[in-house]
Amino acid sequence: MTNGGSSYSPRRDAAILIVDDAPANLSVLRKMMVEQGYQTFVATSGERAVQIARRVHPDLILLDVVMPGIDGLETCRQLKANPLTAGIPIIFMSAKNEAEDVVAGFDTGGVDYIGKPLRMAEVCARVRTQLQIRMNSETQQEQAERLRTIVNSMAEGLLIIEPDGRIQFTNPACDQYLGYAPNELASKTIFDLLNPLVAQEYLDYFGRYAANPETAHSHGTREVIIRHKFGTSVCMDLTLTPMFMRQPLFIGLLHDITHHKMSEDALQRAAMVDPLTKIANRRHFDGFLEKEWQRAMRSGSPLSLVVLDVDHFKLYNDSLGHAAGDVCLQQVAQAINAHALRATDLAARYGGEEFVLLFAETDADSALALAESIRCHVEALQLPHPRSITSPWITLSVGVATIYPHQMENTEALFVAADRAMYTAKESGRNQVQSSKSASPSTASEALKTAAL
Ligand SMILES: Nc1nc2c(ncn2[C@@H]2O[C@H](COP(=O)(O)OP(=O)(O)OP(=O)(O)O)[C@@H](O)[C@H]2O)c(=O)[nH]1
Repeated sequence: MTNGGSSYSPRRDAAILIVDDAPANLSVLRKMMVEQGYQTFVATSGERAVQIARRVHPDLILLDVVMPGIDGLETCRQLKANPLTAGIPIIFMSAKNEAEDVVAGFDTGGVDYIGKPLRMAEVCARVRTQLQIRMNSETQQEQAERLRTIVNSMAEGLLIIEPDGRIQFTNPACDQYLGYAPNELASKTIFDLLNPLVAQEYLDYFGRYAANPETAHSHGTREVIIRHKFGTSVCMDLTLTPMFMRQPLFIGLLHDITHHKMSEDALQRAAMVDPLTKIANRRHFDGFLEKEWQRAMRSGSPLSLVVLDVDHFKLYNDSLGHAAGDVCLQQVAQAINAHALRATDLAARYGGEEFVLLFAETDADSALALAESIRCHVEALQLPHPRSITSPWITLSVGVATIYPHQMENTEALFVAADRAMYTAKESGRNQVQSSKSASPSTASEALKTAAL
């Protein structure tokens, strides 16, 4: 007998347990099953069937209903009560063909019920079908188990989101990243995790996809700040992909980039800071000046630049050594930096022993006063300078320039003016402030007087 042209070919090792108290039935059925390519086991009683099933775990049981001792229904109950045998499909065979007999068979846990006298082709077809169903369900279970293992052990956080923003599922990595207990996130929405604007953007995308699933495309990956359960922020890459099940759903994959971000930020910060003095470096200052320049051009407010140069610093190095020179530069830098108080002020080391300070929204008079207070501050540090002919202490020569930026100029003009003023301060005896506006005042107090006129 063939399998009737079905695409299903039996697994080589598919094992059938045939249970019937009539030896003649058993031998016909066994012969038929062997011809079909199945391995067979036989039992002539329910008790024996339960024992064999526990030992050999058959893929299917053909079970007679009416038998002495425990009948087929009771045998079935005992098999279903044991986890080892509960999953084995059972096909009843019986001459008791009334509707209530058949229903009792299904209610007890049977998957099929064949009336006697048996038509062998029908038995073969039903066995084949049940084996196919069992194999499909095993495959599905295996696939589901494999997926579950992957989802539970993956390092990426995984969320399943509904089109209204509700979170349907999260994996352990996601719970852990965001500080939640298992299943706790399932009652929340993306608004509990994301900035409202970003969450709304996602919701709009969900809405567009739900209205028109066939045009949907992956939302791609973007960097988002996610709120941790305890209020802190976590920086993550979020990849969102639509998936159409019974309803549209969205798979979110979270990749923690906090550490990567921290080192990126640290690198960015390092690139902006002078390594010796720890204040802004020239590159940062130039960028800052450019931005403030543009802002001043729009607002029409003045921009003041102060250039400060340590006096006789070569002699300082020559007398006390380069290492002492470094320490001196650090102390001078800290003193200068202490005067950059507003968000629109910035002090920087511009090179060697030269420093600069930008005061945005600051007019010439105020800038001159600020420059003078810095000069005084550094002088008051009383850092001994044994070979200076200007003072026993470290001093600064300071140039100040103020400009109202407009389209025709660039930052260069401001620098040239402040530098010139600083050289005037050097030439006029050092340890003083000169303004580009002041004609030739030789001391800071004179310059201040000029500025006040
Ligand atoms: N210790 C130390 N010295 C530096 C550093 N950068 C520049 N210098 C020194 O600063 C000195 C600057 O000297 P000059 O430009 O001749 O000017 P000066 O001696 O300060 O004299 P005036 O500016 O005319 O008052 C040079 O000897 C440089 O070697 C640094 O990072 N550390």
